[in-house]
Amino acid sequence: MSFRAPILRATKGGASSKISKLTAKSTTPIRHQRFFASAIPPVTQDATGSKGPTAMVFMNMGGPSTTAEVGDFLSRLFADADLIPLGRLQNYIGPLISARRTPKIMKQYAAIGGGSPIRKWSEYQAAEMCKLLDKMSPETAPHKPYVAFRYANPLTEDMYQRLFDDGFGKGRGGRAVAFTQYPQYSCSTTGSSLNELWKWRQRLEGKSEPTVAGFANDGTISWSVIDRWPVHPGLADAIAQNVEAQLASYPEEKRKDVVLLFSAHSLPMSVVNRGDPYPAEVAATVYSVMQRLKFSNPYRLVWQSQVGPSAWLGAQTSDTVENYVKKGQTDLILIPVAFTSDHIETLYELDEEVIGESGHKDTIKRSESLNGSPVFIQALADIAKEHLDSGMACSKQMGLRCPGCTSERCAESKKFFAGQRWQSAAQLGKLS
Ligand SMILES: C=CC1=C(C)c2cc3[nH]c(cc4nc(cc5[nH]c(cc1n2)c(C)c5CCC(=O)O)C(CCC(=O)O)=C4C)c(C)c3C=C
Ligand code: FES
Ligand SMILES: [Fe+2]
Repeated sequence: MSFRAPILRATKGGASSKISKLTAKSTTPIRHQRFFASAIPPVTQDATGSKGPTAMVFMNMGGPSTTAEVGDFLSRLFADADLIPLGRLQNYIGPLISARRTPKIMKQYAAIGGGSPIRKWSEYQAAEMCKLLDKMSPETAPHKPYVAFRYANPLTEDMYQRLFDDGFGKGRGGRAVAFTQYPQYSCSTTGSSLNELWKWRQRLEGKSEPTVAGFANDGTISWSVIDRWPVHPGLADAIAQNVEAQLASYPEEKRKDVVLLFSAHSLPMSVVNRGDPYPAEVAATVYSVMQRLKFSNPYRLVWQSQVGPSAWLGAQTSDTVENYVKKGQTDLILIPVAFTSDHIETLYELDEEVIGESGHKDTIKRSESLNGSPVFIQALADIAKEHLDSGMACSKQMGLRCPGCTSERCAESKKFFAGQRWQSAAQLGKLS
C-alpha cells in the first residue's frame, strides 16, 4: 500500500478517523514515513510559539482519603488481575477477601489520622512541578496537572473526563504525558496503571492508532509515558538529603556506623520469577543513593508489606530489624525507597509497628518520605523536561514484556503506548 499526499494533508477532526485507520495499517518503511511526517504540521502553534497545553498526569495507586473509603479502595485493589491474579474466580474471591480485610485496614488508616495523605501530596507535587515546567519548557507550556489513581479517587476515568472538560481530545487532539509516580517499574504497579489508562483510552476515545505524522490526527489525545526513573540523580539527591538529615540526629561518634536499611514494598516470588523488572530497579535506586552518600555507612535493601501466605521477596524489613537488634545493632535508619509520599506502609507499618514495637525507638529511626521536598519536585520537573525534549513515546524497556508474561492486556497496552509517536519541541520546530 502506498500513501498519497491528499490523505496525509487531512487536519484534525471527525473525518480524519478514516485516515488514521489507513495510515495505521500502513507497512510503509520508516524512512518514507519521515518524509510524509514532514508533509503536515502535526500540532498547531500559538502566537507565543508554544505547542502547549500539555497535560501532565501523575499515576499512582492512591489510597483512601477517609476511613469510609477503605472498603472501595480494597475492593478495587483485589479486583485488579494485574496486581492479584485470581483467575476466573476474581469477581467472587476478590470481594470476599477485601470485605474480610476492610476492618483491619480501616483501623490502620484511623491510626495515621483517618486516611492516606497520598492525594494531598500527589496534587501538590503535580501542581508545583507544572509551575517549574512552565518556566523550563515554555515551548510546551502551559503544563496542566492531573492525578489518576488506580484504586482511589480520582480514578483514571475521572481524570480522562477532566481532560475532556479542559479541552483535550473529542476532536481537539492535544498531548498528555502519563508520568508514573512509582520510580521503579513493576507490572503490578505502573504496568497496572498503564493497562487501566489504555482500557479507558479505548473506551472513551475508540481504537485510534498512531499516525505517521507523530500525533494522532483524528482529534484524540496523543499520549507519551514516563514509565520509570529509578536512577535519576535528582531522585538520589532528594532521598540522600533526607538520610543525611536523619543521620545528623545521631551523636557524631556513632554516625558513621548507623546501618541504613532501604525498605521497599515486597513482591510475591511468582511475580519476581515471571521476570518483573522492579527488584533490579529498586536495587539500582539504592546503589545510586549510596553513591551520592559516598558509601558513608553500611547498608542493606530489605522488603516490607507482604500480604497473604505465598512466598514473597525477602529479607523482610520487620525480621531484619529484629535480627539486627538481636545482634546488638540498634542504630538503624529505615529509608522508604519505592514510594514518593507517606502511606500506611511508612506511617503505620514502619513507624508504629517496626519501630514502635522494636524497644529502641530512640535509635531506630526513619528518614522522611519525599512528600513536599523541593529537591524532589525539581527532580520531577527535570525528568519531565528530559522526556518532553526526548521525543520518545516511552522508554526502550517498556516495549519488552516479562519473559513469563501471558497477559493479553500487557501485550495490547504495551503495543499501544510504544506505538504512540511523540516528537520533541525541537523536532516539531524542524517539521513545521
Ligand atoms: C512500589 C510499591 C508497591 C508494590 C510493588 C506493590 C505490590 C503489591 N502490593 C500487593 C498487595 C497490596 N498492597 C496494598 C497496599 C499498598 N501497596 C503499596 C505499594 C506497592 N504495592 C502501597 C503504597 C500500599 C498502601 C496504600 C496506602 O495508601 O497506604 C494492599 C492493601 C493493604 C492491605 O490489605 O494490606 C494490598 C493487598 C501485591 C499483591 C503486590 C504485588 C503483586
Ligand atoms: S507481566 Fe510483565 S509484561 Fe506482562
Ligand atoms: Fe502493595
